[in-house]
Amino acid sequence: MNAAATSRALPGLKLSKLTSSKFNHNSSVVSFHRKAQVSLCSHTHAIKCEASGNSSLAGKTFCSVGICTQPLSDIESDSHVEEEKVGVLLLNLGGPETLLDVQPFLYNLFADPDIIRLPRLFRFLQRPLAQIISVLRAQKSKEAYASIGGGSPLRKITDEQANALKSELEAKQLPANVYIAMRYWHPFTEEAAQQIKRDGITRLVVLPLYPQFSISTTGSSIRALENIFREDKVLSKIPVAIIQSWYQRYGYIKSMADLIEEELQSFKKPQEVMIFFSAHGVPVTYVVNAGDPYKDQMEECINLIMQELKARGIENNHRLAYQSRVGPVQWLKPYTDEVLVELGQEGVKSLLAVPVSFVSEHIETLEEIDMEYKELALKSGVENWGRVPALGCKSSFIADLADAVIEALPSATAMSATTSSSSSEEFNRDPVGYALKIFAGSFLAFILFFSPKMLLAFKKHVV
Ligand SMILES: C=CC1=C(C)c2cc3[nH]c(cc4nc(cc5[nH]c(cc1n2)c(C)c5CCC(=O)O)C(CCC(=O)O)=C4C)c(C)c3C=C
Ligand SMILES: [Fe+2]
Repeated sequence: MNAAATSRALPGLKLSKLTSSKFNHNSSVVSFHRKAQVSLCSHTHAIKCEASGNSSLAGKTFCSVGICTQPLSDIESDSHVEEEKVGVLLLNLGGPETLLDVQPFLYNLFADPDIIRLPRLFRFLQRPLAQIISVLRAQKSKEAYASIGGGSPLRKITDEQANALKSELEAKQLPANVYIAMRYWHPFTEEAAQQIKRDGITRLVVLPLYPQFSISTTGSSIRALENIFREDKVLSKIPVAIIQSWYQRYGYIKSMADLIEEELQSFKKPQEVMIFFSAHGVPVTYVVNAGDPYKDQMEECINLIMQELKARGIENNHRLAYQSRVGPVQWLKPYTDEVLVELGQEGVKSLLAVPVSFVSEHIETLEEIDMEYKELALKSGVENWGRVPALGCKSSFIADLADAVIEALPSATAMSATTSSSSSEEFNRDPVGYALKIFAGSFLAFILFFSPKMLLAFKKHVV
């Protein structure tokens, strides 16, 4: 994976483990504030973790989970043994639970500066713009949510994954509370943070439910979390480890390969099926200008899955394309809809769609892939269509997530205040310059955003 790009995307956070381009059992983990050095004790299950100069870690003992931060001989004579309360925070996108939630959910999404990345000059327009775009898009989105039962299944599935992970961690001798922080709908990040505080969690592992890192998903959730933790006296002291991406973990790759292998068997001639990976897209500027490692990680992830299938004697052809583009900008190519038409025209008769950027069923698997893309593929000449289910609570997958949490735990360190320049600080420094910027920004924005082409682009799925 592109470790350099990952650290660029998240300035202020240090990588404590880098990942190689081959299979490995590691995830990409960052810890807040200071890098922790982790080494295995000779004692079974015991991990010695030394944080360079970090008093919040030194001398802590985690007997309940078999994790120690100092030699066992020292622990016995330590009179200040604190009981550790481990928390795991799952990060996810969230989705509207009813059709009435759709427009406010879309508002939250488009109001996120990691989703619509406006130049600094235009930032003050983020919320009014989010209001307009969410109202324009709501009708189209409501129709899609109505077609899958009137709401997103994300909360229910994420709850099930959280329960399964808790049980798996317990089975692996790590009792932990598992929390959910959704970025754009309930339970919001703030709600989860307050619960973590009330429960007196003393060490936290943050696990995004996105295998690959993108500024627009994991990056956005981490930024929101950092803002909340930094401002809070209690939360800012909790040692936290963040798993940034885990697409390269063997447990995940193997679970995906299992699902594909199983689904291929539903075709009459499995060896003739095109394996068609469809990933959620991001605008090209994220990758090219902002250093988002998402595209590199996605390509590497697909290569690892195909290597695993090859090792099992499955040598089918495969393609990767990107779906779900929104708005008037270039998104990562090739586009799923265009590739499906091309494949049909090239004479591909059997196709297995594999959603690869997300681990639950959601609107884009249940509506976009299962309905829109299936219809398009069949119209374009594909005769046999199949789709791999999302990983959900597949036991090998949950077991691997539990291992990722256990491996990340020792590298947790406390968050520190980072410097960020807000618009009120900018106003205080130079009020006249700030007012001029706002005026010029409003004028340009008016011309740019209210053109008919722009408005239409947000109404439709496809530009
Ligand atoms: C890895 C996954 C995702 C990336 C990357 C991503 C980027 C991204 N998304 C939008 C806009 C929308 N996304 C919407 C729904 C949605 N997005 C993801 C995942 C990723 N998004 C999921 C899992 C879901 C579904 C949630 C659910 O309710 O099931 C929507 C709303 C639906 C719609 O109207 O199409 C929008 C809008 C952008 C702009 C973006 C990158 C900049
Ligand atoms: Fe999305």
